[in-house]
Amino acid sequence: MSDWLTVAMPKGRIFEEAVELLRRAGYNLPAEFDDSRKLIVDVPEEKMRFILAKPMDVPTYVEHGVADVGVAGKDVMIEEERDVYEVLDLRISACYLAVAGLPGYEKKDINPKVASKYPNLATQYFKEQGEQVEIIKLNGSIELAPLIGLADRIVDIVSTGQTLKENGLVELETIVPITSRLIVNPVSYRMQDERIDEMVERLSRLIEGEE
Ligand SMILES: Nc1ncnc2c1ncn2[C@@H]1O[C@H](COP(=O)(O)OP(=O)(O)OP(=O)(O)O)[C@@H](O)[C@H]1O
Ligand SMILES: O=P(O)(O)OC[C@H]1O[C@H](OP(=O)(O)OP(=O)(O)O)[C@H](O)[C@@H]1O
Repeated sequence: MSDWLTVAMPKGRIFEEAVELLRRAGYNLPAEFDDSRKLIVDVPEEKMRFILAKPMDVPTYVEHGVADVGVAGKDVMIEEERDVYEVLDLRISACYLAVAGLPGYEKKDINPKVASKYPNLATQYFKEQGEQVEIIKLNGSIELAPLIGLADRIVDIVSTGQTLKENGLVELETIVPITSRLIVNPVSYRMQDERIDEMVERLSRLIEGEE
């Protein structure tokens, strides 16, 4: 399979948009893709193997070279530094990272706590702001933390703003816009440069055509 390309795809929110983008770029992906529970899907006519991973794990597969390329949110890329090339902004799954809290929140000097799924990113952000905070790592339902007194602020993804609104929280600061990226294993980029360049070209032509 040395001339096959292995692509790590994030299951969940990004998946559908990424599959649609690849199809529009001319990749013939079978219907099996859309509702199967398979974690490995081979597409012989494209000489491509797709592995379906948790979004946070995609860079791990690519860094270790078991996938040549992958699709990962910029949030995931910022949170954990990886030895992979980030070659293209796919401009899908757009959202942003923000600091949120209860309305009327005022900065505390004593022991401020921030809950987040992104402890490294949050630590870095508050360091840059010159504020010392304790970061509490959570794995989901981040908006619970200020409601129940675990933390006074959160760092989390905002898309429609619905989750903040329905939980009576407000955005306090915007941190960074997020979209999904195409990432590449450095060794694969040398060994399979033609195939990967072709993929980047097809995708960028499509994306730029939509500007
Ligand atoms: N509203 C949103 N909430 C969270 N992630 C979003 C949103 N919109 C786009 N994204 C992108 O989707 C990725 C997360 O996808 P998803 O929510 O399916 O996975 P996950 O939350 O990591 O998985 P799980 O919920 O199974 O732990 C993020 O890395 C981000 O780049
Ligand atoms: O602005 P919105 O459109 O409401 O989207 C943002 C919400 O979506 C994500 O949570 P997710 O649904 O992934 O659940 P989680 O709490 O398990 O991470 C994110 O962590 C926010 O809670």
